[in-house]
Amino acid sequence: MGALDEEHLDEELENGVKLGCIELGFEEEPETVAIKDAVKVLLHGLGEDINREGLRKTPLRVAKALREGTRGYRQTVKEIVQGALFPEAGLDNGVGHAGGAGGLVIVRDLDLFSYCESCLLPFQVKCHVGYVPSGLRVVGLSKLSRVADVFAKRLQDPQRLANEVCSALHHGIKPAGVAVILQCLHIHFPNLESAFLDSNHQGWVKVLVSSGSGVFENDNAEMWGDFLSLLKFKGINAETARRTDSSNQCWCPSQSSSSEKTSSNNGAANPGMVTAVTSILRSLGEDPLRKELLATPCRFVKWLMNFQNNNLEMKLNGFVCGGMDLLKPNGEVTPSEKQIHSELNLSFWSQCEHHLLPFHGVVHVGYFCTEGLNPIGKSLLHSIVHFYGCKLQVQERLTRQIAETVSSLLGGDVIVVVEANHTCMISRGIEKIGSSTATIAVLGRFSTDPAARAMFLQSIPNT
Ligand SMILES: Nc1nc2c(ncn2[C@@H]2O[C@H](COP(=O)(O)OP(=O)(O)OP(=O)(O)O)[C@@H](O)[C@H]2O)c(=O)[nH]1
Ligand SMILES: [Zn+2]
Repeated sequence: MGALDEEHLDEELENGVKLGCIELGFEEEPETVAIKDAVKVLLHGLGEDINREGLRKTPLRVAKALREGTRGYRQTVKEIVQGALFPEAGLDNGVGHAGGAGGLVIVRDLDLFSYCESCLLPFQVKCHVGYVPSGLRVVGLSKLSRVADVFAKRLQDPQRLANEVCSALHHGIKPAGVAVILQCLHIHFPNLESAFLDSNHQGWVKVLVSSGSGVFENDNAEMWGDFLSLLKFKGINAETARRTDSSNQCWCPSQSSSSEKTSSNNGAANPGMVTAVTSILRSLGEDPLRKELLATPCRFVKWLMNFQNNNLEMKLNGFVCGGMDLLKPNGEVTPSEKQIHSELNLSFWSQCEHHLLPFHGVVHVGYFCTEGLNPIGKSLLHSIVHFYGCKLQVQERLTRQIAETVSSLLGGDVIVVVEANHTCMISRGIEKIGSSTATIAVLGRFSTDPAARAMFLQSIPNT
């Protein structure tokens, strides 16, 4: 951690990054310092102690994540494409298109991440790029991905991203045409202010966009048919890819009328925090006055405040007191009469305290209770899960806190499994797309009875 390591520097140089000042360590660069200061303001605004162990390195981690995630502002396409164009013959004779003279080339399934300019959360991109060579030359395949990444590593909107990749490749390669299709996936938080989460909430917003130049300029161009057919071989149906030319159609859930209306903290966001986010945008190389970014700091702060460190215990105490009444047994029972009761797939949403990025997933809870006894209600369990999710967290602590709270209600024998996807593991750093994390807490009888544990774990459905 800390200063960029050698391998990282090499990688950035290879990508054509113009490192402003190589002599300065990453930590000392003014942009890093400014972002770290801004993150401290945000943590204070959340009511956190910035010196607590879990948060001490957070400002630097966030600065590193954001600067790496927007390194595209410091990269140029020319350096990537130039030198990677090589001669390739077309047909020797006869009629047709092939090789460096008209033979369509496509690269499918490039996994990229970008930052949503509207809310500053990362979004996932599956990118498919094609081009029709001309002038008897082709480009190195990896460069299609590298160029796409230059524009993904900026604050973006899907359609602009597609257009910028398309236009940059067109100018860099000078082919007969370029086609770009992006399948984008944006995390969609439910209304976190409500005590009860909507179990039918869709956790993602998807959008499919396209952009074309030259022989792909026209949406109905024949060449699109070939491109889409080559995607179909891989099971990708992109027929409905559309160009959203009107910039007022925003896909980001933070801008959907319902999220902006239902937010009870619709009042003014903390001005100091908003200024801090504005300074982050500037440090990343963006113009905070760009019209698409004007409301972004405010939106980000309002979203972040869902995880503020206050009132949670108080609210929870109210619930726990209410919940206890449900549990009063109707008669005396012996432990042997108790059976395992489970509540599976309780959804949760939380925020990683290391990188200030979301992690979300499901919680499974098991406990012993007596048949006939009114078990703890599913909605109470879900509220407990929800309350502990709405904090800056790590998954292990979330798991333990849920287990301890349920145990305090039910007298000890509790098992909790949390399954989660961490944005910090997939959108940045190690970029392990598709990876997920499971944690477990076992209390009381579940810690000494492997059969009980196994019975509960086997009851968790495959996802
Ligand atoms: N145990 C645990 N680790 C987490 C959780 N969320 C994030 N992390 C990890 O926190 C660690 C922070 O490590 P650092 O080396 O200080 O930060 P970093 O350089 O951003 O780490 P990388 O993610 O490896 O790039 C990383 O390994 C993250 O994967 C969590 O819920 N539980
Ligand atoms: Zn967004």
